This record gives sequence, structure tokens and C-alpha cells, in this order.
Amino acid sequence: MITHANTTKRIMHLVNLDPAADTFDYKPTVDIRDLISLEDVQEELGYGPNGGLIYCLEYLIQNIDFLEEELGHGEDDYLLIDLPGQIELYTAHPIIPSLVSVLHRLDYRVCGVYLLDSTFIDSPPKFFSGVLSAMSAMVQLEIPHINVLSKCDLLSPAKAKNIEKYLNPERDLLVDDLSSSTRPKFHALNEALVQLIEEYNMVSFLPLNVADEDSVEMVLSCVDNAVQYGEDLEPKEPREWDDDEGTEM
Ligand SMILES: Nc1nc2c(ncn2[C@@H]2O[C@H](COP(=O)(O)OP(=O)(O)OP(=O)(O)O)[C@@H](O)[C@H]2O)c(=O)[nH]1
Repeated sequence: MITHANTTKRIMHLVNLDPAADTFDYKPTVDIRDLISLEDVQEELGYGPNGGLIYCLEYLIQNIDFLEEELGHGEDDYLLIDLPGQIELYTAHPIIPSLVSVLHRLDYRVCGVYLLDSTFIDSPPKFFSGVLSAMSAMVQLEIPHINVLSKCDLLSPAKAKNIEKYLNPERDLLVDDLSSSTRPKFHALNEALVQLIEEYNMVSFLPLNVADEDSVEMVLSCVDNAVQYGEDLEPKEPREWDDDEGTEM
């Protein structure tokens, strides 16, 4: 993505907020490992990898001036923020919403990009599990959000063909696909899940093939559109509730 930004004359800075990250092709402009390292936390506090990771990110939020001091770029610059892949960060913890609030306060327009590894999608239940985790991140963060099927350059032609049906799948196809690989007792649940996914309009994925510049541009343009759209959204009206019935009016 950064190579593509350079080629297309956009200025993009890499911000690494994954304390367990290994190496990068580009040196991050901001790196959480300059503040705290997972290795030190595990050694000194005796935490496991997951607990240590949460500790590091909580430490970042408590010391947010570290991030604020390092940011502050040109008005049109992009920050590409790499976050850890542990799903609980986007479903249960308030850490990432706090980070989003800080970025909003600093006047950044934020878009969540959920990467689902396409090489992992070899059956309908796995696709569904990816969609549901993407949806929980979307619901938790409440920011413009796009879903990407990553690593498409690593797919064989047969697998690439197979994955096409997941890019913009039809409702009936999804239900049939899922039900053909699950036992009958799950079929009603499958229907309900597809309905939920459909209502949240979450089933569309963009394929990302890093070997194809058009595909990289497509993802970046969708991010541009998503933040534009997010900015133009009217503030939400507070919902009114009927106290007696407990229903939305
Ligand atoms: N060929 C190819 N390699 C990729 C792509 N995306 C990531 N990789 C490589 O896959 C390896 C693992 O990267 P990811 O799957 O992003 O996982 P990670 O960021 O290390 O781990 P998490 O933080 O848990 O997501 C690294 O060597 C990446 O360079 C891609 O689209 N194509």
C-alpha cells in the first residue's frame, strides 16, 4: 500500500501500533515499540502474549501524548495504522475506540479496514466466521469501515475463482452454501445469521491482490470514499424509547 501511495504521489506514513510486530518493509514513522515492547512486558510482568499485548495497548492509551507528539503531518497525508490481529481488541476492549476518539480529537478522518485472509477461506463456515468477526468490529467501532479479502495474489487460479462468489454474495447462495456444509439442526441459525449480515449490509468484500496495482488503488479509493461519506453523515438523532414497551419508537 505504501509503495502504491508513493507511486501515485500520495504521502502515507506507516504507524505501527502492534507491539509484537516483527519487521517492516518500510520503517514506521511512529512505532509503539519505541514506547513499550511486548518482550519487556512478558519478561518483567510475567504476562502471556495476549495479556501482554493488551497491557501494551492500555499503556499506549495512558501515555497517549507519545502518539500525539509523533503525529502531526500535512493536511492531506495518510496514516496507515497497523494494529494487532487479535480479534478481542475489536470486540470486547475499549482500547481501540479510545484510540479512534484520540484521532478524531486530532482532526483525523478514520476508516477501519478489516483484512480477512483469503487463503483461510476454503469453506462457507470459515467465510461466515470471518464476516461475523468483521461485523463485530464494525459495530464496536462505529467508524466508516471496509472489508478486504487480502492475499489474493497467493491464491491458485481455482481458489481465486471459488472466492469470487464471496465478494458480493447473494442471500440464497449464502444460505444454501452454509446449510450444505452444516447439520440440519443449524439451518434455522444459518438463515438468521444471513439475515443479520444482510441487514447490516456487511457481505461485500474487496479483493486485494498486491501484485495488481488496480486492485490496490481500488482499496485506497474506497477508503477515500468511506471517510468522505463518514464526514458527510448527519449526526445521529438520539433514539426515543417507549419505557413501558421497551421498544424503539
Ligand atoms: N503475498 C502476500 N503476502 C502478504 C500479504 N499480506 C500480508 N502478507 C505477508 O504475510 C505475512 C503475515 O502477515 P499478516 O497475515 O498480515 O499477519 P501479521 O500482521 O503478521 O499478524 P497479525 O497482526 O496477527 O495480523 C507477512 O510476511 C506479510 O508480509 C499479501 O496480500 N500478499
